[in-house]
Amino acid sequence: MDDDFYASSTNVRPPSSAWRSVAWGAITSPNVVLALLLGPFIIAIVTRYLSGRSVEASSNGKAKRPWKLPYWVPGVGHGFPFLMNPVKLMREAGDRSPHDMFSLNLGGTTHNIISDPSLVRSVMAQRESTLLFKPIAISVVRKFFGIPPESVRKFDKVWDEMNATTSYLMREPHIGIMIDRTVHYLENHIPQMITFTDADIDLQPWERWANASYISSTETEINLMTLMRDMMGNASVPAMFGSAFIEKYPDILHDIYATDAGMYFFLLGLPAWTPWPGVIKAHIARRNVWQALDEHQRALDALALGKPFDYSWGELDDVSEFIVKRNEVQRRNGFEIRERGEFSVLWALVVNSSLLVYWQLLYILSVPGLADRIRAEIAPYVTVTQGATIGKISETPKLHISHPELSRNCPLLKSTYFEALRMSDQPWSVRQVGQDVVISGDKKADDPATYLLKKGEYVTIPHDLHMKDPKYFKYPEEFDPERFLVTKEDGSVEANMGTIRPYGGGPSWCKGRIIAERECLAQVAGILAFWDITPADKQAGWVIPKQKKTAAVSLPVHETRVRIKRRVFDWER
Ligand code: HEM
Repeated sequence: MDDDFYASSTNVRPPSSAWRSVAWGAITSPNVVLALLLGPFIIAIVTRYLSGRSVEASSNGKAKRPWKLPYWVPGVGHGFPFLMNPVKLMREAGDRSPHDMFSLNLGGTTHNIISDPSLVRSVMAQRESTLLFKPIAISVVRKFFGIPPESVRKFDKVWDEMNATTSYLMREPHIGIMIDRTVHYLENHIPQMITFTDADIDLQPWERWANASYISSTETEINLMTLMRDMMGNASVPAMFGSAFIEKYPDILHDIYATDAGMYFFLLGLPAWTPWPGVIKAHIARRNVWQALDEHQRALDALALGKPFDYSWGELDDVSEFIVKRNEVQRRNGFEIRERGEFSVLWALVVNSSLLVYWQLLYILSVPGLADRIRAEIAPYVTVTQGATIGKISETPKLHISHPELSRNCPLLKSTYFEALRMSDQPWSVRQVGQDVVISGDKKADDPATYLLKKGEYVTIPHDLHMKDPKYFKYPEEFDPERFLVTKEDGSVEANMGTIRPYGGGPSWCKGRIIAERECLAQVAGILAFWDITPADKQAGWVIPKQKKTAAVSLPVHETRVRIKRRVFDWER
């Protein structure tokens, strides 16, 4: 047989079994095996070398480029360690970098991570057109809340007008009306928080969700986190969306929590059928919230247009001006029902304050004697009075809370609020760089920080890195109730937030921060005034759970089981 070594490959095709043996021969050739084995190492080493090369100077020669944390895998960059434990990665990189500033490569995009307070101030002072928030917010609204992709253009068009409605959350008379309503619900619900009954049917909905167990006619065992969350949601949601909304959709709070728990699934675009625990639950919960909000919007549209709507909505006269105004803007701009962005508002209202009250209360209870010190401080502003008595039957005692005074005259309570935020809040502000910009830190420092950020990159400010930094906060992992107390020149004491940024910053700074502070102080003060709470497991005592990261205030990794009794009031002694 002729040697066909020089024959053209187009003319000569070995039979398939021959192809297989040729391919197998090629794969098992020592050179290919070596290349397959060494290739990834060589790529990783070259990537590590290139990604760790020294910084380049900017055009003006002064501003440096942020230090790049080297990585090994091209394309993915720091993606895996970031997903596994972002805080660990960022803390370690921060320790190695000058001015607590460095850049990460996350799936091919550059994220400049900043935690130095003076650099953060410089970032927050930039104009919205330089460091953009809008593309990020619209992407979150689309992916997380599930606004139809084709509605993005409408959102883009009315962005400023919709944003302007958030002034209702900051300005009188609207904010005052909303806070008064929230506190009014708290005054009504707190005395009825526990029913002390063993008949499941008679329990309050929040007791059922919180797995209440009857101990005696004066004592109940219950899950503190779920109880606190629901107490807050049952006050704040009707204050903003009207009482009929939560009455018609009594599970709405838990649908919001379940949607929130699936935030990363939605941001990653995982469909409902993804075989991963929690994905389908999050999708069902999100659909339930949408259905409720769609019905609410339909009723508000009908109300505004003088058309009839389902009687079960009542008069809708206790819906806040904020929600009514947003409904008007969206109707005027031709938003279909399914396109309205109210999920974002409902979510922002519910998820953070409702967890914060749990952490604040837990931390207070865990410090011996602190609850009683706070009770003494709030006594003039939170009062419990005897209900009417007819024969042997007495009404539940009445709770009154003066919320402005809690904020103004109760520095210890307020300091514990700031400290609970410092300990449990992990908010990140993310911006896209719209045009090249130089940011500068403390100009008086020996080595002033001046950095160039380039168009198309991202800026991420993990505010928790600063809030837990031992350079700024002594023993940062310890709850210190007095950490934020400062003595003023006239000798009086006030609680001052200092450099922490629990509500983010810049143009997208949390618009609900005044409401949040007032409602959290009111709930914690009201509960301390009315109830005695002890750990269910007396031997273990108070256990502070580890935290699970969310968008801002963390979730505890486990519940806190407690025993609750009503306090003994003056007229009963
Ligand atoms: C302890 C409670 C709260 C915390 C820790 C908190 C935290 C935050 C954070 C970190 C942001 C993002 C800021 C940024 O991008 O830099 C934010 C935005 C926002 N929050 Fe809050 N929040 C709380 C309570 C509330 C409440 C009760 C409301 C009431 C509706 C609310 C409404 C908003 C709104 C509307 C925004 C978006 C602001 C904008 O994009 O212009 N928040 N919040």
